[in-house]
Amino acid sequence: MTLESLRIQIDSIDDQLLQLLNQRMEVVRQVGELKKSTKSVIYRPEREKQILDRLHQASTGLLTPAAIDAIYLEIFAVSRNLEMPERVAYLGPEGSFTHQAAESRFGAMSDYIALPTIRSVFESVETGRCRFGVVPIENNQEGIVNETIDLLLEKDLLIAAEAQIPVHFTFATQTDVLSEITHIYSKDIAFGQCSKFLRDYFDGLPAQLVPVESTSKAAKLASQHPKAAAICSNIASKLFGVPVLFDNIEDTDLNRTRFLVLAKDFTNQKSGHDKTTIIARLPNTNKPGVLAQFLQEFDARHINLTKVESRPLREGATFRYWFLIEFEGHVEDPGVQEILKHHAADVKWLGSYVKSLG
Ligand SMILES: O=C(O)C(=O)C[C@]1(C(=O)O)C=C[C@@H](O)C=C1
Repeated sequence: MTLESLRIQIDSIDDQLLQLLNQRMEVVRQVGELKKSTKSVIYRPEREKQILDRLHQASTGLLTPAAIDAIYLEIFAVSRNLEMPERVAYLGPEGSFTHQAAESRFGAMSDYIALPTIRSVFESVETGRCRFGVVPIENNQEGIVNETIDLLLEKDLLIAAEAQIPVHFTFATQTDVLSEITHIYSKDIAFGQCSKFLRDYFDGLPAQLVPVESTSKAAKLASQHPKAAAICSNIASKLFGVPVLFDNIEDTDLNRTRFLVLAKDFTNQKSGHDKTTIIARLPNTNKPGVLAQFLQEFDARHINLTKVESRPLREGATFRYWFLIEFEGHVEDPGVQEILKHHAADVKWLGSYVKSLG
């Protein structure tokens, strides 16, 4: 076998793939027309998951499930854009971890806009300027993002999907001589999360740690100075064209952030692996047992609670709270229906969506 003859085989397979992809797009175009006439939503995460699960099972070759997911993420993104381009806002700047999370859901081919604050992402979806908004909700080392939780109460948006991504930091620089590096830029919190790497590689070297407002800004600065480096996300180093010298330099590989995809009107069909988020403003939470009794209703129906977060109601000089509650299951499940009906006046449903496995 020569390289030339192998490449001839690859070219012929690519021709077939392209033909099949074009055939798929023709069917997708028809789905788009059908959806337009019935005013149905384009993005169906539960259908995408069903397709991926089926392909994981069906695959007998060298492709791993992660490889299949990566390829199909872009196929879905192109398909959705063909049906109807839908703009996705995310908490910027470009190259942020939220950008990475947005791409993990919508692929590289979607129409994105980076916005400066979590509130501006909520507002862009609320006003219809963007169809979806991606914001962080919690990090497993740093805890909850209060601003996101409070805006879920304040605004009338729903959760269409969630994404969980591991927070990996890369060390990006144009030089590969560590002793030549004069400045290392990053967010202060990232220095803390990569302290072991910095100790092991830079103890006794002249490099100065310079905190800046975002890891994307750090990558930008490293792209402008040949003797500077950045601790940033992989996507930021790519975006600013700074070579990655070391990958995964964080102290713990257990660092993960969870993001929400927000939409104005959205319902997912049941996938069998769903999670539901609600807001509960229970009356008399200062009376003993009110919250416990409410949570007991979930236990009685074997519904597994995954999060109970309390936030101040900010009503007068009192200490009263509302709760963000998450549990396994879908709003159409009979047990969930019973609880929602029973507490119709106190509970707001925010969404049932496919549970992210990270
Ligand atoms: O099945 C649909 O509802 C489609 O719109 C098609 C398709 C696909 O490419 O398979 C595209 C977008 C949806 O998010 C899910 C699936």
